[in-house]
Amino acid sequence: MTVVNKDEKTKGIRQYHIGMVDGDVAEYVLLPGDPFRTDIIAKYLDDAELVAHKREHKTYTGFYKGVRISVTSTGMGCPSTAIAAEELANIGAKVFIRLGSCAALQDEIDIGDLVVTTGAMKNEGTSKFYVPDNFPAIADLEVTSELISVAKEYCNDKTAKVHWGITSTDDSFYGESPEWIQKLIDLGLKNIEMESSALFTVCHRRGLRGATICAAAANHKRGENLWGKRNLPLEEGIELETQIALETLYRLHQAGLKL
Ligand SMILES: O=P(O)(O)O[C@H]1O[C@H](CO)[C@@H](O)[C@H]1O
Ligand SMILES: O=c1cc[nH]c(=O)[nH]1
Repeated sequence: MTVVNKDEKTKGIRQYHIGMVDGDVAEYVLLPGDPFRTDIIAKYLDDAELVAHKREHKTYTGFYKGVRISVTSTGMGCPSTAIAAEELANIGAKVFIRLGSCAALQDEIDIGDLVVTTGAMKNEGTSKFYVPDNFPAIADLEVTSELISVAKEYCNDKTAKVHWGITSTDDSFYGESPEWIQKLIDLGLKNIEMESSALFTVCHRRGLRGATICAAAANHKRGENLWGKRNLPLEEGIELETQIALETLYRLHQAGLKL
């Protein structure tokens, strides 16, 4: 028996997990983790249509300043993120920006600040199925540079600041020991989240572009979090990163980004 070529297997069919077909999504896709966040993001799109909602993957497609853009939730963690990126790519998506929340690891990052990931430490198991352990997980340079530049502009008159650097993509939210967190802090990492390294790895293997911007929900270095309470700075950070990501895609599109 021969191993099935997944590209051929998935061509022209409704994608198994995201529930969509060719034409349902744009070439540019925003990727929040939380399906409920797609509703917030869709409010920034013109003529946003709910295209599908299967499992944790909820998708709207609409327009920002005339550019067709989709938003699909990945769910939490690398396995479902890799599945979403693969299936979205199968039906024509080419550029992804993850819009996440994260825990900050350095003193200068306040709750509600934004962190753009330049590369991710692969503290997860999904990317092992794609690349060797010592293979880097790097964000797309052009999309990331534009993301930082738009974020600086948009944060100029806001309390929120923008930071950039290396992110730890961890496979556990509750399993991180204080020693583990301290090690990441000492290595100079900016933040922890749970999806970026798998996204960048899938993008690298498939010749796509992937980038990440996250709002800080907590600061582990300072021992600050708002768990159990309404996190208003985080909510504002999510709205701000949405506007930044949309403007980034618009500017890259206008500049003729190669897809
Ligand atoms: O807010 P999202 O995008 O889900 O991102 C972060 O939040 C979840 C953990 O609370 C993980 O998915 C982590 O990466
Ligand atoms: O967002 C995240 C992900 C992992 N660990 C955290 O503390 N926060």
